[in-house]
Amino acid sequence: MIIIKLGGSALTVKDASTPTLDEENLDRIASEVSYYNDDMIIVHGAGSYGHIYADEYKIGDVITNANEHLRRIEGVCKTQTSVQQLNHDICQKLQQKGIPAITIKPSSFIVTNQKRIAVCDTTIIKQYLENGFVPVLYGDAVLDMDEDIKFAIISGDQIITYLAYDLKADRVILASDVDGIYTDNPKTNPEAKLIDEVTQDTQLNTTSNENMADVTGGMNGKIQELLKLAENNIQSQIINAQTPGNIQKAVSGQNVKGTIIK
Ligand SMILES: Nc1ncnc2c1ncn2[C@@H]1O[C@H](COP(=O)(O)OP(=O)(O)OP(=O)(O)O)[C@@H](O)[C@H]1O
Ligand SMILES: C=C(C)CCOP(=O)(O)O
Repeated sequence: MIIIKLGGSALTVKDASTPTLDEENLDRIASEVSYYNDDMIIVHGAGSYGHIYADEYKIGDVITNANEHLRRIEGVCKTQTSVQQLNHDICQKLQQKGIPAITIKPSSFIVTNQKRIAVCDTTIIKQYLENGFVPVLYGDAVLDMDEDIKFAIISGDQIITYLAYDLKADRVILASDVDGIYTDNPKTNPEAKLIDEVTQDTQLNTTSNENMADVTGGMNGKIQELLKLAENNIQSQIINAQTPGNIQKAVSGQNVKGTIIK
């Protein structure tokens, strides 16, 4: 079974000021994913559908008064509805390409404690896989057990790491909008060099992209999640979804330019 993360930076216009789908990319990426015909779980990021609201409503910050609590509730509603809309469009496109994609809404079965997954029964995911479906999950706004924050944002990266370990995935592929992990942000440092393999000991610099909201730590958040996975002997790879054919090659087991995290 493989788990593939479709990054919000590839599926949406992440630096847009309102939720904006990249329809051309979605169509191509869905076609490429359809080349894989075995057990698969898809997790997608939120891009401009989730980070804008999560940032605006400061979901995950400590709640200090009743007004802030009400505002967080409003923010969770808007964030969930927005990422749900993105998920609907993605599942509809995947189904058009012949993939039996079904939504499993993270906020309906995952609860965090201090922003880390604490409750997550994967039984229903296993049952859908056994019945030939492709479960599609996504970064979402969830309930948090910590009474001071009550709500949190869970990234697609944390979800794939949890599922890969719990369901013993054979391969984990993350498709973003860069070729892999670089020595520095390649969008701001043209001298940055692509790194073939990243381990706990790899020295690198990650920076956020100032022109967009990102509440889950961007590339650094991703790397930290994947290094936790590597501690459990499950390696993963980051590839560029923007390069036509990369996802098709990766799901087909062919070599693709990128970074292995091990
Ligand atoms: N050292 C680095 N190597 C590679 N990319 C980096 C680095 N530092 C920062 N970045 C930035 O990280 C971005 C990718 O991280 P991001 O979290 O946006 O990916 P994503 O998974 O597609 O998004 P989402 O989390 O919304 O699903 C790239 O666009 C790049 O500009
Ligand atoms: C911002 C929200 C709602 C989810 C973030 O998940 P990610 O895009 O995978 O980092």
